[in-house]
Amino acid sequence: MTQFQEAQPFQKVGVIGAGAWGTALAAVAARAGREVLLQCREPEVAESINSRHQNHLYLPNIELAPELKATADLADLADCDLVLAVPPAQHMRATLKAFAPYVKDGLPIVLCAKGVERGSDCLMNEVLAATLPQARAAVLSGPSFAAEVARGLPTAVTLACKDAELGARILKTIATTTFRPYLIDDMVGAEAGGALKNVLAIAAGISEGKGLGRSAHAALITRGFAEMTRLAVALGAEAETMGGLCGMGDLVLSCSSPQSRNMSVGLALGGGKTLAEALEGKISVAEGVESAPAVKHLGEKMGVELPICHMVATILSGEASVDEAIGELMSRPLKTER
Ligand SMILES: NC(=O)C1=CN([C@@H]2O[C@H](COP(=O)(O)OP(=O)(O)OC[C@H]3O[C@@H](n4cnc5c(N)ncnc54)[C@H](OP(=O)(O)O)[C@@H]3O)[C@@H](O)[C@H]2O)C=CC1
Ligand SMILES: O=C(CO)COP(=O)(O)O
Repeated sequence: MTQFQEAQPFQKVGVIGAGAWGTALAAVAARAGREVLLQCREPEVAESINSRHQNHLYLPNIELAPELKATADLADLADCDLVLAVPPAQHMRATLKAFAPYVKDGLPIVLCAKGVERGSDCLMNEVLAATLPQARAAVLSGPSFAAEVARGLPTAVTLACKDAELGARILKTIATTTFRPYLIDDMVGAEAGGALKNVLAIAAGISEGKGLGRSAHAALITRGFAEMTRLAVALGAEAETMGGLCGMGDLVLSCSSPQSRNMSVGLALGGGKTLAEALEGKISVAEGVESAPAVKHLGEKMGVELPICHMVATILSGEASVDEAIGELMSRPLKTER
């Protein structure tokens, strides 16, 4: 308890990536009273935030605090004492490399993307360790729709950090009366939960889109949770982490609302659309689409059975139709539940 009471918040917070989530987190930090600089790749987004206090592209119709400042130049974040990295997972490596010239020794970087890197099968903390070994890592994950968070609706998330003192300072920096982070030290668990729930949300959307019913929905969440836990534990996480906000919490949220971009891709696939049709015209990222093949590959490499994630990956790659993949999933050999 005293650990949190005595922790000093960081004052100058940089946020890299002005999609919906980066913008919402910048709004949270500003609401917590911090000086916040949000880096946008597109100058027009920075302009929109600075002059109209809106991110018209990714969070339209949500008023941002005038104190929240944006820049198109990564170099402007050089003197921040805490940085939140919020690009999509597949762009995390390039983004961190581009930021490298401005990173001082020991800079705390909070990884906020939810995904597994394709090609390397790396979680984001592995990407950070490879690109910015001089930084100190933390992971933010959990059930949190950007638009709700930006509007100030009550939200609770997981902040994972190996260094308890640093974790407490990050908590103090971003906590408000509507945004409540809980500290754990299991970064791998927090990351595995966030990455897998996106793939599983696509499965839940497929089930919903095909009208498979509430029983199938509950089975998907429960068996999906078993997959998430199996892979996370194999990667070195604690099983208990998966029962928290970054595991079960985010799985329930993302599998239960078409507000989830991942679930909405699944809904379209289940409704008979192709992947190209499901993604047509969307500027927002659905991380599960990119992470599914990496998760499948990771499971194969680690010898961990992930039948639902496998089903999603084969549907997305076109190796199986939705009906074929569901048929295959349901006709696997019978087994014990645990
Ligand atoms: N939205 C949400 O509710 C939540 C999202 N997250 C996670 O946050 C991460 C970011 O998602 P979100 O903010 O929603 O993204 P959005 O879908 O809102 O926006 C897409 C983002 O990707 C950026 N982008 C596109 N191409 C590149 C590139 N080559 N290099 C770097 N950035 C690029 C875009 O920048 P530009 O416009 O400049 O191209 C934009 O910032 C994801 O991992 C997501 O899972 C986590 C919790 C909640
Ligand atoms: O991560 C999220 C909620 O916690 C956002 O989910 P989607 O990316 O599926 O919209």
